[in-house]
Amino acid sequence: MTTILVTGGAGYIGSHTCKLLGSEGFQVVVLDSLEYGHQKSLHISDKKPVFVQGDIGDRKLLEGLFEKYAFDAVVHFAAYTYVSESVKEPGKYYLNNFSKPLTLLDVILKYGCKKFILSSTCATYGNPDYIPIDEKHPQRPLNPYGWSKYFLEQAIKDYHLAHGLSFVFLRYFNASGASEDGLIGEDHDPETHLIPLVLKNIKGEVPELKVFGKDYPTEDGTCIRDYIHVEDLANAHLKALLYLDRKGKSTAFNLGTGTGYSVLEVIKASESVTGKKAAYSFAPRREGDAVSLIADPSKALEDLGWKASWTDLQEIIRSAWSWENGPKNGSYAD
Ligand SMILES: NC(=O)c1ccc[n+]([C@@H]2O[C@H](COP(=O)([O-])OP(=O)(O)OC[C@H]3O[C@@H](n4cnc5c(N)ncnc54)[C@H](O)[C@@H]3O)[C@@H](O)[C@H]2O)c1
Ligand SMILES: O=c1ccn([C@@H]2O[C@H](COP(=O)(O)OP(=O)(O)O[C@H]3O[C@H](CO)[C@@H](O)[C@H](O)[C@H]3O)[C@@H](O)[C@H]2O)c(=O)[nH]1
Repeated sequence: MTTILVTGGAGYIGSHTCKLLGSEGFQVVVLDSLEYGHQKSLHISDKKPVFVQGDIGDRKLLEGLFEKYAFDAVVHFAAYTYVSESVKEPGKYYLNNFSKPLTLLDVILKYGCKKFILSSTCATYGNPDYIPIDEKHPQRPLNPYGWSKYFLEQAIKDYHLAHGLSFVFLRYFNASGASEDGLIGEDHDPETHLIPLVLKNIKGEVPELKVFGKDYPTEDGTCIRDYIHVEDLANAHLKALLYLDRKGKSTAFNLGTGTGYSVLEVIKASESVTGKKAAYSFAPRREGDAVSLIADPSKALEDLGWKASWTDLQEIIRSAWSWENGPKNGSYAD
């Protein structure tokens, strides 16, 4: 049986990926600090992962794990993810998203593991020169979060050249939605992402919804993003593992639907799914935001055989809405 180390596996995208990998017969070991993730999100897998609470920068803990398990690959989700926070506290992001993973990489190499899948991001591109964005587009991040991922990509490329580490960078666009069975979904504290905030506003849990910026050079003046369903992202990790198994070339893939929606379009779609109005007002632009990020996902189709199956924004929002209104897997203690 193939054993995989999944860092940050108790988080939003990580838990959906663990659920899929478990059902595909992988033995999954999750390492998560639980600073943001939830252990209960792992209880729903057909085959429960082994869970270890700890930090990716803890060399002793990592060495203990690599002594115990013969990991075939590492899937690295663990990171801080808030663009605006990274502008205010860059050091926090460089430490957690760049410096600590270097310890992880050292240990991986020490124990002879040669496959690494990185959660990277479209935030490494910055404001695009052209749209949709392909993998050849120059990377010019606009915020420390994007730079922290860009630097880690560069370090991994160097480890590839020096030590033969094989890698796949999965550059996600905006993760969204919840598992189709309603068992897991987006559960961040604090929540800063657009779709869950709009839905919580509609439910009355978030009284003040701000639309950041109304003077962007887009049709309605608000930013455009490519919302990719979290189950599609999970599936891309499975495909990336299989790709590395068949000795695929180390490279990056953009993961999105290829269609962008403005902030106001997301609000309208949410109103239409829920049948209720959102109460929002305009606020100044949020620091570090790119105007428009839309993926060209064709390379992922060609090389991984991956493409988004959730292509309708309303269906994506509907899955998030079901999760928002479901039991939130509350029968398990964290
Ligand atoms: N959500 C998105 O739209 C999006 C888009 C592009 C890329 N990404 C990347 O995908 C990954 C997962 O994002 P997410 O939305 O699931 O975030 P998340 O916060 O839900 O998950 C991250 C997990 O990592 C854990 N973690 C953080 N630092 C850690 C550390 N030092 N040691 C151990 N565990 C640690 C957290 O507790 C959390 O469970 C991140 O690397 C993020 O940068 C996310
Ligand atoms: O209350 C809000 C929240 C967001 N937005 C806007 O909605 C868009 C999407 O914002 P958000 O949901 O916060 O996602 P991003 O800032 O695009 O960042 C997410 O998506 C990136 C890829 O684009 C990932 O790398 C990051 O980890 C992840 O946080 C942006 O234009 C925001 O300005 C608002 O107007 N009001």
